[in-house]
Amino acid sequence: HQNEQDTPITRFQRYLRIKTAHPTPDYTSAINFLTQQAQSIPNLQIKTLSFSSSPHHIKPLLLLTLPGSNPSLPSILFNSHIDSVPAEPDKWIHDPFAATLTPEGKIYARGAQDDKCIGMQYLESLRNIQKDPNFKMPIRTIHVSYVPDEEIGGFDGMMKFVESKEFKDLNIGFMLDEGQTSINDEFRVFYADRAPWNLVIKAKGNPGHGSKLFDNSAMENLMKSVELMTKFREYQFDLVKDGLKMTSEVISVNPVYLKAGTPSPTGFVMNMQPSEAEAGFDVRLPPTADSDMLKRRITEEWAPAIRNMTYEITHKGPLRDYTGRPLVTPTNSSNPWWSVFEQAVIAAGGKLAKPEILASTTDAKYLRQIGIPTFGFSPMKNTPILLHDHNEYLEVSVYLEGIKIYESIMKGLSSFEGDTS
Ligand SMILES: CSCC[C@H](NC=O)C(=O)O
Ligand SMILES: [Zn+2]
Ligand SMILES: [Zn+2]
Repeated sequence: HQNEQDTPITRFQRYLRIKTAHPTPDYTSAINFLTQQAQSIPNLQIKTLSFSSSPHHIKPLLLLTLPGSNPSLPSILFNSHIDSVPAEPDKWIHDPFAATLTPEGKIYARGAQDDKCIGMQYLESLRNIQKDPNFKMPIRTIHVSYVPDEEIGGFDGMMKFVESKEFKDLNIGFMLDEGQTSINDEFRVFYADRAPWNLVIKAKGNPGHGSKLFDNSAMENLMKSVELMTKFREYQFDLVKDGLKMTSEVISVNPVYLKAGTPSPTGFVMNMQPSEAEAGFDVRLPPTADSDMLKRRITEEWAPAIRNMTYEITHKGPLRDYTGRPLVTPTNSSNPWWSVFEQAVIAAGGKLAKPEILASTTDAKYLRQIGIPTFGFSPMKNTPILLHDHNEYLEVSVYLEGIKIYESIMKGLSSFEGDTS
């Protein structure tokens, strides 16, 4: 393939074509590709780590390092995840794994926005800044990480990485992780995530003939809860609709499954009222939410024992750091990295929107938990928000501008010599 073009765009397309979507992400091919790319860039140290809890699943993590001239200063980490959520090819206008470039200059692919764009932009930026005739070795060391499993919680990825000796030895002072697109001219930046709770509520009740009217059936008990939770959801949603709060500033409660009934070969037995019923909810809490109050609401209203109900929170994302403070990275003068970051974006001709909380969650939480300031940032503006959606795409011009933004950020952060303690 001598005469096949090798450009930032074709390199991005090649990364997008590697099938790293769950449930069977091909991490090996992705790591091989990224390693090969890193080898073509001067001065990069390359290391592969692994923190998988299962010997049957290879979950490598790639770490690249551009050493700084003053290794005693805390270093900077640029993180992205290798994995993507699944895609339903029949529902896309282009194959989600073909990375088709359209005549309008859009690249369609699963991962185009979330977040293979930033993974490749980091590499292009590391390549470009060193080509600059005025290039000086950075003062602070720059690390770039490619982690597995973010989309499924990061338990075998970033969560274990931050607990490792390898991580502690990096002496990281500041991290940039993924953010989201903006639909206007300003780049969005995220200083916190909402914490996810997976809530399962279960009802028991009297069974009986389908024709009978009686009190305290499992379905009646469960549906009473669904009604109350729907009311709470509406109340929170109204705060958003009325413009009083952003989506990410309220508690969201969304039903994700319902399970009840007596199965039969043709579906369900229609004339039996079941003795058990259950429902699952995706609940998200802003970092300053009163989690005790939500717990009380669950025990008293949503799953009260007097209505024969029980509940389980099967997953609870962290709300506090190791000192008990909410998981937020300051965006004021108490955090010197904030203005260095902001100035670097401005120097590249970019504008930042007012910092926000991310409605979902990323691996950023694991660094915030151990006290490392972290922002979520993906330099994509004037772009519809298509992460996890059909027809995810990114415009070439937006992608290329993002590389310039990272060049400025890498230069700005790595040459910052101020006190960050
Ligand atoms: C419970 S960890 C799941 C992480 C996932 N992150 C991106 O979408 C999310 O649902 O926010
Ligand atoms: Zn992501
Ligand atoms: Zn995602």
